[in-house]
Amino acid sequence: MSETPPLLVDIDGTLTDESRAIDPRVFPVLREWPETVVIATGKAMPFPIALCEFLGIERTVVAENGGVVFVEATDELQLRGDHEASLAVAEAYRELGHELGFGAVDLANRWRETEIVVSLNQPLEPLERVAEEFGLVVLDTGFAYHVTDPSVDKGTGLAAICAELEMDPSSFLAVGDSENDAEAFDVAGEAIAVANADETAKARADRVTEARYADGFLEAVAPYRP
Ligand SMILES: O=C(O)COP(=O)(O)O
Ligand SMILES: [Mg+2]
Repeated sequence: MSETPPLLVDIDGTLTDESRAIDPRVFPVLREWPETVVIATGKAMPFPIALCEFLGIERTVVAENGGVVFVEATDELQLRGDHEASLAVAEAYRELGHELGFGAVDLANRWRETEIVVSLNQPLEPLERVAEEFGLVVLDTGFAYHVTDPSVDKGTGLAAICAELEMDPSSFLAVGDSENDAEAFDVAGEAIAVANADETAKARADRVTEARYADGFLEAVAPYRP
């Protein structure tokens, strides 16, 4: 067994199956990991916080692609990104006759503080055009289009957490599936893309697993488990 590194792990497409359902086989792995676990996701903060809470692990979280960082150990919450600009993009996109695509209640955006997301079944080209007008970019995570601030990402989120915890980002193992994991892959010491990852994530990873989704995560962490 290799020495266990601190772990940064993505949620959708990495801890889940393709339906976004978390695979319960990952729960004991995360609970028993002997080093720091950072849950780093494009989802809004309540989702990774709840995952840590229900798992009974420390809430050390990057949410909204780095727009939100929470470190329970130091009771530190950091918000970055340009929420006003992303809300203006949403308004301009609606004025073009499009919808965000998550219905009236919109649980995908309801708790966001730094970016917005649009459903993959909505047109991408007008969204990218409007986002550019406001100095933002659109990330396709395979689960949603994220209209986000290009100066903020999971890599800056990991760096912020490491500054709080006096850790070195290059000590981390990072596991993910999408272009929104790429910057975390760049700063982590070892980056592993699961087999279902997009081409950007695969190109920025040190290696790609044989297995897909949560099976790929379990394969990635197997060398570090007793
Ligand atoms: O919510 C998304 O679109 C992607 O989330 P993830 O970063 O956990 O894969
Ligand atoms: Mg993902």
